[in-house]
Amino acid sequence: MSQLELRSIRKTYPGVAEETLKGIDIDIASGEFLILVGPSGCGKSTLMNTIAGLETITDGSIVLDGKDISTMEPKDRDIAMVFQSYALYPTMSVRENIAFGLKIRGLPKHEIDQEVERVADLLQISPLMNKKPANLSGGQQQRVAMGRALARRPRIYLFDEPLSNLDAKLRVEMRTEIKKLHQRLKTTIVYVTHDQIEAMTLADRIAVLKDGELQQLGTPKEVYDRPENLFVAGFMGSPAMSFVPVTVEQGEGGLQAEVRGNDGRSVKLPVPEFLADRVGKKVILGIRPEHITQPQDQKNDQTLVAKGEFTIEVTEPTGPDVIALIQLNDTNVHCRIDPEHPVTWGETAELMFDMKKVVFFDPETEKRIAPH
Ligand SMILES: Nc1ncnc2c1ncn2[C@@H]1O[C@H](COP(=O)(O)OP(=O)(O)OP(=O)(O)O)[C@@H](O)[C@H]1O
Repeated sequence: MSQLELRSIRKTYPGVAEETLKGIDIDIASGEFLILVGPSGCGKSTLMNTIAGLETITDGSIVLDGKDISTMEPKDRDIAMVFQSYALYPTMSVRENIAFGLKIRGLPKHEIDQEVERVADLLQISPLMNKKPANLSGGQQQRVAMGRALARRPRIYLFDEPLSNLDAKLRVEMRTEIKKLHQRLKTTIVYVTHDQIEAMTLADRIAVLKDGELQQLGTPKEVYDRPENLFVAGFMGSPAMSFVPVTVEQGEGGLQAEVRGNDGRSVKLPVPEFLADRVGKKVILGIRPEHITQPQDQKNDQTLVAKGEFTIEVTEPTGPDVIALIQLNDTNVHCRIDPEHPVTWGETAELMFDMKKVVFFDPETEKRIAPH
C-alpha cells in the first residue's frame, strides 16, 4: 500500500501552445481507489502517463511514499499500468504473459511459478494458462492484462479505461471483479473511465478534470450531491442534472422561485433561506430527475416540497424507472416516474419537487451557492 502525491503538476507538449495540465494537486491515500473523469481531451491519459513516467512533467512533482519520483525512469517507479488495449504478447501463452515481467526482473523460477499461480487463482484464470491471447475472449484478455500487473505487486496500479473494449454485460461483471479485488488487496489505484456508473460504484474519491484543471475532488456522494460548479453538476449523473434559470422572490411564507411549464401553468417553488441576499436576482436551479416525482412516489418528509401540474413531453422507459421530460422556464427538465404509476406524453401530470435536494448556482461564476 502506497501513498501518492501529485503536486502542482504541469505539462506542456512540445509544439502545443496550450498547457495540457495546468497545475494538478491531488493526494492519493494509501489503499485509496481514485477515479479520474472528464471529457475527452481534458488530460486524463496525460496525467496517468506522467505518473507512470511515460511522459515527463513540465513543472511540479510526483511523490510516491515520500520520495520524489518525477524524473525517475518508468521501470524504476514500481508502478503498474493497465491500458484500454491489453497489449498482451501474442506469441506467448497466458502463463508466459503473466510471468514475463517477473522473468526479466530475474526472479527464480519457483518464485515466478508461485506468483503466477497466486494471480491466476485470484483472477480465476487457471484453466486458461496454456492458451494464446488470440484464443481468449475480450474479458479473458482483460483479466490476463490485469494478472500481468498484479503479478508484479507494484506500489500503485494505474488503469486507463481498462473496461472500455468490453461489451456492456462483461463490463459490469469485470467492474464487480475489480471492486472485489480492491476490497481484498486494498491496493492504491488510480483509474480513468468515461463511464459514470463505473466512477460512482468503484471510487473512494472522484477527481473531475476539465481542460487540464481539477474541478472537484470528493467522494462519489459529494460530487453527485454537492457539485462545486455547473460543469461538474452537468458531467456527473445520467440523465444529467437539469439547469433552470429562476429569479429569487420574497414570498409570504419565505423565499420562492417561479417555474413555468410550456402550457403557461406555473408553480412557486420554496427555496432555502441562504438565498436571501439574492432576492430579485437570477440563480440557476440544478435539479436531478429523482428530485421531481409524482406525489404518490415521494419518500421525503414533506418539508420544502412543492406540487404543480405539467405537461409530459416525452417518456423514456429505462426498466426500473421512466424518465419523463417536461419544460420549466423554456428548459428541458427530466423527472423520474415510477413505472407503477405510468404517465404518457401529452398528459398533464401532477409532479412534486423535493427542494431540499436541489442545488443552486451563480449564473456569473457558475459556482454552486453554498449555505452560509
Ligand atoms: N503526445 C502528444 N503530443 C501533443 N499533444 C498531445 C499528446 N498527447 C496528448 N496530447 C493532447 O493533450 C490533450 C489531452 O490529451 P489526453 O489524451 O491526456 O486526454 P484524455 O482526457 O485522456 O482524452 P480521452 O478521454 O479522449 O482519452 C489533448 O488536447 C491531446 O490532443
